Amino acid sequence: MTRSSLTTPPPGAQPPPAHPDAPSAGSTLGSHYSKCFGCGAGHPTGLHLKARTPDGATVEAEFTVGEAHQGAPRLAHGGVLATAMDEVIGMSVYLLHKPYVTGRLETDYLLPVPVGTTLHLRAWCTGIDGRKAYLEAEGRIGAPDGPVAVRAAALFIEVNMEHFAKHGDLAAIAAEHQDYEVNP
Ligand SMILES: CCCCCCCC/C=C\CCCCCCCC(=O)SCCNC(=O)CCNC(=O)[C@H](O)C(C)(C)COP(=O)(O)OP(=O)(O)OC[C@H]1O[C@@H](n2cnc3c(N)ncnc32)[C@H](O)[C@@H]1OP(=O)(O)O
Repeated sequence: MTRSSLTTPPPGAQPPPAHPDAPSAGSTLGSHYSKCFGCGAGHPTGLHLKARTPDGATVEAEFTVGEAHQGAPRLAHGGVLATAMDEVIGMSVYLLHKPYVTGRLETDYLLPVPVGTTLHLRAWCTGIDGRKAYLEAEGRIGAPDGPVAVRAAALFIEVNMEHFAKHGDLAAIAAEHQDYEVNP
């Protein structure tokens, strides 16, 4: 991955220890919002990612490129592929049990991705430094050990739930997730 200093953990930053309430190895992770373009089952043309964690620390998901995801004819749009990276990374910070948002997302495009391709996505955390989480992801063509088509490095920033209440619609998230504490 050609990542910048902004997405490289500073010296001493370590990946987090497993959170005691993180989903156990082998668990599936639910969608955070049914209308989410990345993971919402209710989105008509979204990516419909369904993530799982094989080990409680990393996240895996598959994305099959459809008609709605084209840039050049019969090829995936680069912005859609960046969305897949953003989403699978967003799902991996879910394991930290704190709300985070994307601050910076860097993407390397290594291979064209034709419509009908299933990309095997994986994301993991490389370090935490205060509110900053450093993460990486990759998308491989056709199989978990297939050729790498996309790589990403990201800086996610921890926020509080007021972020979603002030700028968005926290009630809509809470309505779907009774397990979130809206006013802890
Ligand atoms: C039990 C589980 C509980 C979980 C509950 C979860 C519920 C939530 C449900 C669902 C959400 C999930 C959704 C997933 C979807 C995928 C993820 C997305 O696409 S998110 C959307 C796109 N991103 C944004 O809309 C952010 C917009 N930006 C902002 O709101 C602010 O800029 C924010 C919060 C990122 C930072 O603002 P500040 O005022 O809080 O903090 P400052 O001081 O500016 O930054 C903190 C540190 O980070 C660095 N920083 C911030 N942005 C940076 C950047 N772009 N590049 C480099 N450094 C950056 C700063 O330099 C600063 O560093 P120094 O502490 O001084 O060392």
